[in-house]
Amino acid sequence: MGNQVLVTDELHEYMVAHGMPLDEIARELVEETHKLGGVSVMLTTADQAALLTTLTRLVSARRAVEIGTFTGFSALAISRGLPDDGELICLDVSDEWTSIGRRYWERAGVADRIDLRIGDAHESAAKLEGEFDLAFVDAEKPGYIDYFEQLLPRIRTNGLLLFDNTLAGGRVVGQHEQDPVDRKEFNAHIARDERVDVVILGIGDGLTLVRKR
Ligand SMILES: C[S@@+](CC[C@H](N)C(=O)[O-])C[C@H]1O[C@@H](n2cnc3c(N)ncnc32)[C@H](O)[C@@H]1O
Repeated sequence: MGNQVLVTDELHEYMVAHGMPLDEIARELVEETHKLGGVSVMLTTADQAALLTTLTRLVSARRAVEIGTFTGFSALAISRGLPDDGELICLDVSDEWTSIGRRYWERAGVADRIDLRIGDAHESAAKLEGEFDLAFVDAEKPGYIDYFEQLLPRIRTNGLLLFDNTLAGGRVVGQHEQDPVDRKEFNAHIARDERVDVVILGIGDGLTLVRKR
């Protein structure tokens, strides 16, 4: 087996610069989010954002759903991969954080593709109607199994579900003070599920790609 490259901050910057670098709007959104302080660690990474846009285009997604929007960075990336008449439904509990995102979605010309629904995402997901091509889940980690079970029937065959932070900083293996039980249970839950194909990418904090068979 080949070796996995260790992605340092410097290498991450190189990868983004030689892939899809952030434009001015995305960069300013990240900068404004950093001003919020410690919570800014919740931001999706720049290489993940580029991957989200590319995957949205690759599956020719027209309808997408995001669970966990925060200040709208990943939603900006997904919505940019959608066609003009595409739709991204964003579920989050925070009016305060998502209102930051709304301003940048307006500036990027994607606001009319985004339908933001404030409330507990477990309840909002249960009310989703119609079929989706792509889902991105990045909310509270103990909720991942319920989100997976709620979203899978709503995704079309060959559609894609994406789950962030599935490697929990690498703590899913070995002995650690803070055992990420939720991630271990989620990863085990989907690993041998015959309804899906699963690939875990070592990008950001771990991104799981799930293709519906
Ligand atoms: C890691 S952040 C999302 C980051 C975002 N994807 C980005 O790219 O910046 C997690 C978000 O999930 C939201 N959240 C947590 N629990 C939730 C729940 N039960 N229902 C809806 N949203 C929830 C939080 O308000 C927060 O905005």
